[in-house]
Amino acid sequence: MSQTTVSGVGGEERDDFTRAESQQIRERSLRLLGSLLRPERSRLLVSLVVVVISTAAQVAGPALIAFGIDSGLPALLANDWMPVALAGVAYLLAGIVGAVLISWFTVLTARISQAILLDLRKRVFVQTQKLSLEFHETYTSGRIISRQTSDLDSIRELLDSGINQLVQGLLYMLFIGIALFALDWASGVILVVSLVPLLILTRWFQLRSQKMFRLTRVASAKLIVKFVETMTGIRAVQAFRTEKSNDAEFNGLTEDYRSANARVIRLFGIFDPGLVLIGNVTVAVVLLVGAFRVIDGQVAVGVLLAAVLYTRRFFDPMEEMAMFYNSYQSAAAALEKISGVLEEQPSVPDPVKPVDLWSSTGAVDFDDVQFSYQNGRVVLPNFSLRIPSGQTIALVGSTGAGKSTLAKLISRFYDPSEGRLTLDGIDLRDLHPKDLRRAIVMVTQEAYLFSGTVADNIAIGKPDASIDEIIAATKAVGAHDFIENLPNGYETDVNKRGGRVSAGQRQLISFARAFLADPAVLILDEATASLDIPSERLVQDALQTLLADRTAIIIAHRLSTVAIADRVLVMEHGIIVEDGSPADLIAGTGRFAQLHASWRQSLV
Ligand SMILES: Nc1ncnc2c1ncn2[C@@H]1O[C@H](COP(=O)(O)OP(=O)(O)OP(=O)(O)O)[C@@H](O)[C@H]1O
Repeated sequence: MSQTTVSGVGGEERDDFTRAESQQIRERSLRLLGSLLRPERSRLLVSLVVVVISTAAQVAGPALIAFGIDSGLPALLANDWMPVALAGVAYLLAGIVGAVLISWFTVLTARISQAILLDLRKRVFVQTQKLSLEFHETYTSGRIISRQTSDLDSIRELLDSGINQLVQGLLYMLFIGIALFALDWASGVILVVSLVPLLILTRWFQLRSQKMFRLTRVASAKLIVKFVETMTGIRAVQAFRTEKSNDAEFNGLTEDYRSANARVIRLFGIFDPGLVLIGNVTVAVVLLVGAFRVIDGQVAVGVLLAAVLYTRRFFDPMEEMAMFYNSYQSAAAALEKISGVLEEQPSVPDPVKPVDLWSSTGAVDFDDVQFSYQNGRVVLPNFSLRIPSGQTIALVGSTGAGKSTLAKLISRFYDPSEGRLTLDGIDLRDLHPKDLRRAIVMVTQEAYLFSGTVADNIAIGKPDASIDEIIAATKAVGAHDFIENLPNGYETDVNKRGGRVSAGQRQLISFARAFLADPAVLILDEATASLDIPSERLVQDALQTLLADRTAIIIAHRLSTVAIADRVLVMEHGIIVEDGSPADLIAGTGRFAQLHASWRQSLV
């Protein structure tokens, strides 16, 4: 994700695009639109034919009335009712055909828009789930939620009504123009002249509204982001009593949103009456000029009536078409942003030719690994480490030393900037993702539980596990007893009242999940931090079971956990400064010995 280009989500926060950059974004949106429309080609074609016929049928009305008046009435006076009957039946038929086809058109376009939206919604979900941790660490949840909700809504609005109205409106105006010229060219000329103020007004509206709709979109996006951020961090908000300042900030944002909307409304306050005025003046001119020509015998009365009706109707779709511009603007902006997210490439890509590793021994090697995050600051300058299979490593070191970074590299949430990181001699970048996930599991302090039952949550480690296997896993990590005491035991819904579990219990559930997954390499990142001392004792025993027969890397601030390690690594500034067995390091005079001594003292 680069900030200097507009590729991916890079340009999302900018509004100073060069011509080439705007072009690049537009092309990307159009490519996406093309790929969404392609599967709907045949339905689109049918709906176009349907709307053309239905509009023609609707536009036929006034011409038939003119025929009825000018040819039917004189014939009727001469006792020939045929022409009037013909005009009447044709008018009725045109009305029925128009109505039936328009309803078919509505159903057809609704189906097309639903299919497109479904496709897009799925693509956004699949993509955001696929994108690497690096993307999610910088692209806030507020923004990702906006892509799935308000942006898709803008596109839905455009597809559901905007495009229909535009196509129908344009065809309607075109057919009316043709009919008017065919019936009475002079009225046609008047209509064409009226297009001049109409186009000036519309262009003025477009230019002004473009700016203002953009303001409303920016204001509404800021509102959503602020809301989501506050709610995601509600614990910190309440703990630090930041409600007041949040309220003030939110009020400011809602005020921005209100005033942006008010400006849009004011704009419509000029545009709408302007349209009506131009329409009325044109109708009046057509009527006036036509009346004189009727008196002169140049035009029949029926034709004049039809010309007035046509002119009146010509302006009907204008207001909706102006609204189209609004929906088009926000949908285009939404499509630009969505196409940016869809263009992002995972920074940890799946291998092109994956290497299979059916069963891993769990030997992990760092060969001259260098690593820096996106900001470019080097976290691991030059890191080499050999972890033989089956070894239990305790990783200690001051905060910010790079321990979690190491864990994220082994789990392949990130790839090294330089050097190689291998499992059983295979570069992690070449390993089949399935084999990688089976072989390496990381348990973090967060211990996230998904909605569902306790059993479901544990089974994530092994989706086809039987309940006996699940129970065996919970017994191994000491979680069975508390789960049995939950209202519905293993079937308790963790998100329902009564099913809420404590942080420590959540941790035990995630241990059971990892035990069930049975990986060759297990990483525990601060995983025992939220356990109380008795629980931790329990877990210490469980850990022995959990860690047996596999490689384990434990990141722990609590030195009690270190006792079960075969080897302790002390890390500072991305470098290993001490490496040895716990006993050797404690006996020495180094950093770990000091840490251990002060820890022992704190226990007394
Ligand atoms: N996503 C990130 N983007 C940029 N820098 C990061 C990111 N995550 C961590 N860092 C930086 O990398 C360095 C190492 O962080 P890391 O989380 O690996 O430390 P740690 O040893 O696990 O610390 P702690 O014990 O506090 O968890 C820190 O300087 C931190 O600021």
